[in-house]
Amino acid sequence: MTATATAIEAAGLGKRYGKPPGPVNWRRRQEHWALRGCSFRIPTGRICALVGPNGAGKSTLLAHAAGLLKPTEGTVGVLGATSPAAVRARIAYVAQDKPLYPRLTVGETLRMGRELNAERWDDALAERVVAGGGLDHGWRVDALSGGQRTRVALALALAKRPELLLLDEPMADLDPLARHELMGTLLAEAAEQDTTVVISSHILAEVAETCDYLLLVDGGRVRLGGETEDLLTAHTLLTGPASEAAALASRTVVESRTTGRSLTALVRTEGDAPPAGTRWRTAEPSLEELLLAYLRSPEAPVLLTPSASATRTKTTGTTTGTTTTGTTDGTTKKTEATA
Ligand SMILES: Nc1ncnc2c1ncn2[C@@H]1O[C@H](COP(=O)(O)OP(=O)(O)OP(=O)(O)O)[C@@H](O)[C@H]1O
Repeated sequence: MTATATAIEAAGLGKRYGKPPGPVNWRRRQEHWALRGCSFRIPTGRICALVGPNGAGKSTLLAHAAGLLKPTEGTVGVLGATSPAAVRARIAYVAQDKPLYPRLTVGETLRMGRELNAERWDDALAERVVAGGGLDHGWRVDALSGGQRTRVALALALAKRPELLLLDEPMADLDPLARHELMGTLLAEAAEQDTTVVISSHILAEVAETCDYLLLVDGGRVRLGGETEDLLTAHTLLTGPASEAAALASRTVVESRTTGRSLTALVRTEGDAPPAGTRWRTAEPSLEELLLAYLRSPEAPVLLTPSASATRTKTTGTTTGTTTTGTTDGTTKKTEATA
């Protein structure tokens, strides 16, 4: 069996900005790590969601994969190249603020895209995306609404026919119909061209509907990564009597919540049966339940499935990391992530 090729691989990726956002305290040395110790892999051909709280480091990570930022430490390789800049022609990146030349018209913007990407450009696709929003070629970019600018930016990115498409919250300012239409176009093109898409989003329902791969970034590091199916089956939702919380003591608990007399816990599926007694129910969590549980529990142990583990830091069959997490009984428990 041939191994799946790698779209993005980061090893110990770290980015330190010179100063933090907000007022600068000149008396203290100020530095701010947006990413630290990020190691992960995204195989080709996936629609990968990049999720995480505000300020988690998602945009910083995407800008590194696009070759627009240089790591402070560690490496990021893209499409087999050790530097994203070397494969820029095969990557398209739509930044969060959708930068376009304001003085150009829509038509001039598309012409520029065609001229810069002559070998790969799909004119019909660009025209279709722009026409879908009723945009006229003669309209100036600085007169477009936020959603209309997004449409032009997506037209440029899709028509470039990239092997890797990096999208930073692309749908945030689109109306529901435009969002539905453009997401459909995006997924159809990705399937036809076998494009790898990495898309940051805060809309968990959209992530669940469209993505087959997931990276959860929080506090500048990747806390969860892998095929969504694998991540879901790696977790179990247990519901039982709060009075029997001690039954979970041996489990790796991501999060537990008590409502009245009932306790619901998201635990790692570790091959063991439900807690003794018939009063415990088990279910597979939804992707939304899984993500919310991790977002609410910053101390939950890291989980990268084998396909998401960086090969450069991996030593086959050995332990790659140890994390400590809280359990329902208030004790701590060590779990080991094996590569
Ligand atoms: N140019 C910069 N200078 C200093 N700090 C920055 C800069 N850009 C980002 N940061 C900081 O780096 C951290 C990560 O920012 P980033 O934009 O990558 O987060 P994000 O996950 O994309 O957030 P959001 O979901 O709000 O878009 C934040 O704390 C942010 O304030």
